[in-house]
Amino acid sequence: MSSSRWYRTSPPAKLNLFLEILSRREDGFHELDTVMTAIDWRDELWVQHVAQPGVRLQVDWSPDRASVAKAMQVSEDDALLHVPTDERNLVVRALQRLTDALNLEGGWDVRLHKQIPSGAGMGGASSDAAAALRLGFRAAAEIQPDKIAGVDRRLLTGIAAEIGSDVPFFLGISEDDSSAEAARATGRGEKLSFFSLANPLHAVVIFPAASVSTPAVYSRCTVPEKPRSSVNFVRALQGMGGESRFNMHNALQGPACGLSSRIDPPLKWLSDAGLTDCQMTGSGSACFALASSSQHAANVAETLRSTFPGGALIRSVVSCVVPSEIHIA
Ligand SMILES: C[C@](O)(CO)[C@H](O)COP(=O)(O)OP(=O)(O)OC[C@H]1O[C@@H](n2ccc(N)nc2=O)[C@H](O)[C@@H]1O
Ligand SMILES: Nc1ncnc2c1ncn2[C@@H]1O[C@H](COP(=O)(O)OP(=O)(O)OP(=O)(O)O)[C@@H](O)[C@H]1O
Repeated sequence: MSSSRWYRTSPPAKLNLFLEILSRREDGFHELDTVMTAIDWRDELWVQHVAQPGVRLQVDWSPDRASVAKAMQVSEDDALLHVPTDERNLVVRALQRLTDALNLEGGWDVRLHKQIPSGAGMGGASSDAAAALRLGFRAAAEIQPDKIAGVDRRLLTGIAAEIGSDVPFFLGISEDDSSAEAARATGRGEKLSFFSLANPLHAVVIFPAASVSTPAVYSRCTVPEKPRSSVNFVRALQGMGGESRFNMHNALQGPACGLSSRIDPPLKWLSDAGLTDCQMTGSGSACFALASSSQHAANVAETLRSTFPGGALIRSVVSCVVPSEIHIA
């Protein structure tokens, strides 16, 4: 069996513009109402199908480990920079699940260039896993088309949901097969209604060089008496009126702040920089605030990079579509 060509894509991160806890489930997960948008803070993933069984993953940091460590003011061997290359990596898990589900022969060579910080609430591992499923599906179709013929891409949705609650969002498989920047997610996060934003969302994101455990944050959250609904907020994002201002919300922010003292400072610095709508994303620790334009976001990010005390990764970002484009390398 020959090797396929290299397939490449740039998995985006995500911001949770809204997240409400609806209930605690028997299985330990929580029913959510959350609204996510993909943003152009990206990893880069390369996948090649080869004859040798197994998944061989190499990981590095972009532009290089030393500069990322320096920006975060940590040593190069700090846990914040550790990315597993075995089955603990969701990319490896995704390709193993895909191989089994499609009864594929052979295995995979994989290169992962990281930029999305881990433990940030930005969905880095989940986005990489969704990208691995999409790239693996394309590479397998090249040299084992009989195994792929007639397979509905929604098979990938099922595998994605098994890997993690955020993974289906990054597959970007919408009912009408269109690309969109955002989705309302319910259930664990796997029931998705994609929608297009009326206008691009510009934001400044601060990762305060501290990771927060998603399970630990959820274990501290409580179910509100009267959960908020994202319905009007989604209508506002679609430009259909509903709310004059973005009514952002993240129910996990309080529990996360109870676990880590590193979340309040970026929220304060974003607010002191004159930005409104400052909020933590996902289960943290990264925080973001909406800006009025790309230039406004770039200016604030530049100022904060030179003034924010302590290590952090600070970027201006803009919303982008899911799924990310696939290139044959
Ligand atoms: C916080 C968010 O990122 C918001 O988009 C997601 O809800 C979490 O997505 P994720 O990191 O892919 O989460 P998973 O890997 O599926 O679950 C990690 C842990 O988070 C908790 N968890 C996750 C999702 C959910 N709806 N309820 C939960 O209670 C559970 O303890 C679970 O064991
Ligand atoms: N592809 C990957 N990239 C980075 N970390 C990974 C990856 N696969 C597994 N991990 C492990 O998962 C942990 C969490 O990574 P990350 O925070 O990116 O996951 P996520 O659940 O998708 O995002 P988040 O929970 O932050 O929204 C990392 O600390 C690392 O140990």
